[in-house]
Amino acid sequence: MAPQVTSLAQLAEENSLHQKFIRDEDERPKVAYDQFSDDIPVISLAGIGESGSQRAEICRKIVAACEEWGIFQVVDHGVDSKLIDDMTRLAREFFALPAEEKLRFDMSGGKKGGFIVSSHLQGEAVQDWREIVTYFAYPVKARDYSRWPDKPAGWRVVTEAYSEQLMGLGCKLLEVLSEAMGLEKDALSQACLEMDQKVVVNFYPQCPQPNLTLGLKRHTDPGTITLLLQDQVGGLQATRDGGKTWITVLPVEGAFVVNLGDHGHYMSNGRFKNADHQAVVNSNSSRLSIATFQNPAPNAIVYPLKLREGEKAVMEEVITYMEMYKRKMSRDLELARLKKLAKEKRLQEEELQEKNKLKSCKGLEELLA
Ligand SMILES: O=C(O)CCC(=O)C(=O)O
Ligand SMILES: [Fe+2]
Repeated sequence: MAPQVTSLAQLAEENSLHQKFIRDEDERPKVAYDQFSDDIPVISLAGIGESGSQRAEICRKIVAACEEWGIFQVVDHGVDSKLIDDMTRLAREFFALPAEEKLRFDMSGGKKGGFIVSSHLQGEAVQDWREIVTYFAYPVKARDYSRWPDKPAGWRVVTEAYSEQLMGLGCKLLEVLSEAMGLEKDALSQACLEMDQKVVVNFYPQCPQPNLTLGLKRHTDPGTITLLLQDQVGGLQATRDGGKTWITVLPVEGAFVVNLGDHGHYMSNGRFKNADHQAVVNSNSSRLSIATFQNPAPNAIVYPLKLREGEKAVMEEVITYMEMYKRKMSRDLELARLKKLAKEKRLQEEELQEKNKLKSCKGLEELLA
């Protein structure tokens, strides 16, 4: 296998895109990073803590968005704006460190947490145009501080505070979704057992040929919900028709984009969509996004919490979250393998056709000579 790229800084300076990042035509961006759509609702959470008509109205909007897209944005969410600024500033400072400094926390080889280019998943044929730094914040007892960067100064204090506030927001949103399913407020968080939280900070450098690649390829998040903070550049895209058409989510200052993941989708028996999304890049500026994944514990049961009148379960059997995740990963890898094979076959056929064409031209020349 070709060696892992360890930094994008140099490749970003080149005039053309390194081969490793070039995607097949069907995967390339169809809509520009800054061609914004306002299809994804922006919902104010002011008043969500009180019972009454205001809370009911917020819940109604959230449910409608989950049924339609599996994505919505929230403002007035209660997360401290100074903390958001600090987190964003430190994250940018981290990626601006020299490669050798970031690589002190190199995650390749399956380490849990740290820095890597593209993705921690092995076996991908094409690489994503991004660098990431990731840490596992919950459960607290499982934290491994040896995998948390010690630079820039303040990283640990700020990331801990950020994680705590986002855990609070995540749980508040799970209460709304539980109620919408006709269950007790704490139904979803109880089904998650001890909630896991993983934070992935994505840095997408400027890209020489952004139309040939993706910052992050099309996927659904595996967990319950994801809270995504993005800067004002734009690049998050969503599709509702299996990737035929895309919209670019409008960046809203201080807002979190909330994505429902596979676990949330299954628990609602498919009523809430698992957001199908990707990130595109551009040649004008770099982009930063911070994804906070709220996931169930590995041994949590994945099965619809309630079936509505006349509904059949979308799952054939009861499985654990760990099993669900493993199946998803092996499906994704198998798809990547088949894609690679199909590409190789196509190239061989094209080569053969080219040779045959040359042969018949020669034959014709001889005939005419
Ligand atoms: O950067 C983005 O907008 C998307 C990030 C994302 O989908 C992820 O980290 O799972
Ligand atoms: Fe995602």
